[in-house]
Amino acid sequence: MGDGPSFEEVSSIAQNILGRVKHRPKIGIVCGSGLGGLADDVQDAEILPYSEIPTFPVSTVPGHMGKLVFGILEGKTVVLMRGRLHCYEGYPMWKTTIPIRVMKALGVTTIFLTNAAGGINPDFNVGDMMIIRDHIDLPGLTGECVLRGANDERFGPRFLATVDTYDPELRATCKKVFQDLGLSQLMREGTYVMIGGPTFETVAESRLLKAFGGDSVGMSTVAEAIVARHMGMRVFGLSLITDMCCLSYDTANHTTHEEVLAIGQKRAEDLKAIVMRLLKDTTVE
Ligand SMILES: O=P(O)(O)O[C@H]1O[C@H](CO)[C@@H](O)[C@H]1O
Ligand SMILES: Nc1nc2[nH]cnc2c(=O)[nH]1
Repeated sequence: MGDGPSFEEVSSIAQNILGRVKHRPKIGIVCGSGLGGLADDVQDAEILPYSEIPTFPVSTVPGHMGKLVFGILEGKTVVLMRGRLHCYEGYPMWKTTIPIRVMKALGVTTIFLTNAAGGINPDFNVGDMMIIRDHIDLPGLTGECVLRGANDERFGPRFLATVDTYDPELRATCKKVFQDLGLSQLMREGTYVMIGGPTFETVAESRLLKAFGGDSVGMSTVAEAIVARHMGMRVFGLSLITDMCCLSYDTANHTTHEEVLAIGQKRAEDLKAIVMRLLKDTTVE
């Protein structure tokens, strides 16, 4: 096989995990930069650091602890990735999504992807939350799609339709959650653009992404969503807007990761409330 991982490797990681935890989650949650606080509310938690799972890739970015957290949230059995993997850490794209393939092998059928993202849409404000309606896979469009390489049909099909990557029913449920919690003023919906990073965008790049139809931008999520859909999982995505992209040379501010983490911390409680209520209102088979 060319670009991996092999079905056997994924199965073997899942078997290792299943032998060590009692929980059998149907829902997986990926915590974005600075958004790991969700894991603090997990009841009856079982925690596995990535470094203690044979062949599992490890997180190296501040704000990503690198732990799988199994347990109960809002009455649902879940597994959280407290820390994700990014290409700019040096991983090939396929390797960043090994945990998603492992989640499926563990029995997960629905996945919530959260991220910290820059706002491209000028109507957005820092602290808004954007339900991901669609994405632009910039690496994929330029030949680095996460599904590049030999395809193993046991994972999914060679050619994958990606319209409706983000489950319409889960999006509708989440919109209602914002309303019910009185947080409608923070709710946005739009298109997330994945860039490779680790550089934040230049002014010219931000203008390009806007012209492409992007509403938010970050360095993750899209490959995870594609791989999850490749295996037939239901996907929901939510971006916390941590800063606004510079569309003018006159107002150029310098985004920092510290700023991203600080907004994550500031908005942690609202984000947690939304995800928890969404969990409560989501039915899984
Ligand atoms: O997408 P998450 O993991 O939330 O992290 C976002 O925040 C980091 C930049 O501050 C980048 O890794 C970007 O992708
Ligand atoms: N501008 C910008 N802000 C972010 N916040 C989190 N990720 C990003 C990104 O890729 N770009």
